[in-house]
Amino acid sequence: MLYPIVWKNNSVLLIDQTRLPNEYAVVEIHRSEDMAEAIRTMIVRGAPAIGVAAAYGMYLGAREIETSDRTEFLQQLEKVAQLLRSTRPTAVNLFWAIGRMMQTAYETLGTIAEIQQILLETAQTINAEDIQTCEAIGDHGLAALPKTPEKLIILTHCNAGALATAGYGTALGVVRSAWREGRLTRVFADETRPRLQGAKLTAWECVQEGIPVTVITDNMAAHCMKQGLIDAVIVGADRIAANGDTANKIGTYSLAIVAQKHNIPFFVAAPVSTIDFTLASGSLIPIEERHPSEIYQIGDTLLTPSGVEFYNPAFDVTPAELITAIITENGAFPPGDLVKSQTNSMV
Ligand SMILES: CSC[C@@H](O)[C@@H](O)C(=O)COP(=O)(O)O
Repeated sequence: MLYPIVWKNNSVLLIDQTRLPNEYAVVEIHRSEDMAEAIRTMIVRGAPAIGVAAAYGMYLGAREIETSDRTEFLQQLEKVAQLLRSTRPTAVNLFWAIGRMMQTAYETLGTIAEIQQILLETAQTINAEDIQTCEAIGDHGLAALPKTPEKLIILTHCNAGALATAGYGTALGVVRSAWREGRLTRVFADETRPRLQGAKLTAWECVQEGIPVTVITDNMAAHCMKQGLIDAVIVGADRIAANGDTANKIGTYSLAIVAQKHNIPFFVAAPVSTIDFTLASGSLIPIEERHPSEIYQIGDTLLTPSGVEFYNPAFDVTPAELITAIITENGAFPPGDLVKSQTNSMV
């Protein structure tokens, strides 16, 4: 199994996702500032993965604090939390993991060294739990898939795979489980402009696992659906509002509209930690805007003339009514009934 985030020899090892698929490189992170930069520059990316990375970032920051005074320690740890929170705004798992680490620090009584040790253990727990969560999502997703045809062709967008989590993946976790159980013919991977997570990362993961994969450009999805090539769409999520509206990689919304037009089920696979029950609807989800160079440049090649303006939102919001079900570690739920996802009551 592929593990993109590993705690080893007192540092965090990250697979550098900016270099795949051409180069498999591992980056060693020792300091919280470097973890914040790795999240910002997308060396590590994908909602659950940046949550786990931020949890380790909190520990790295905690061990840098040199004081024996508890109040001073907590104040400095809050600054580490602020730095990590400032890296990416949309994926709520980042804020969830940092919140859990801060709460652990506040609730742990004892010496600073003891708090630091508990923080390391909490980050390791968040890491291990995420893998188990993804495996459960895979199993519940398998149960939620259409029963016919017997073998499915699944379209996915961006990368919601092992690389985007601590291991196994969410949307691609369902694909993995379907492949294991003989319910999958192949995956269609949208290339996912502008950063190409589908073409680079999802395709790479599928090749590693021996899962047949066809890469298409984003504007081919409607045509493929019309031709009857796609049986189901499964995507991940960065933040799901209480009403089921779902923020995910830019391009997801148009995919959902086209899937509905062709009567193709559209699933979102995500851990419960991606659901933000504090937001009533998707219009309240903050959408990250990234640098225009992601649009006008590929490598050293400039794609557009000078004098052009750009708009580069990294995510869009798919309205709940376009989503067939949201698959979590606790089961698959209609998007209008997410409150049940907090317990094990499966629909
Ligand atoms: C399991 S990952 C779910 C989402 O985080 C994923 O679909 C996505 O949109 C990732 O965006 P990215 O900008 O690559 O971090």
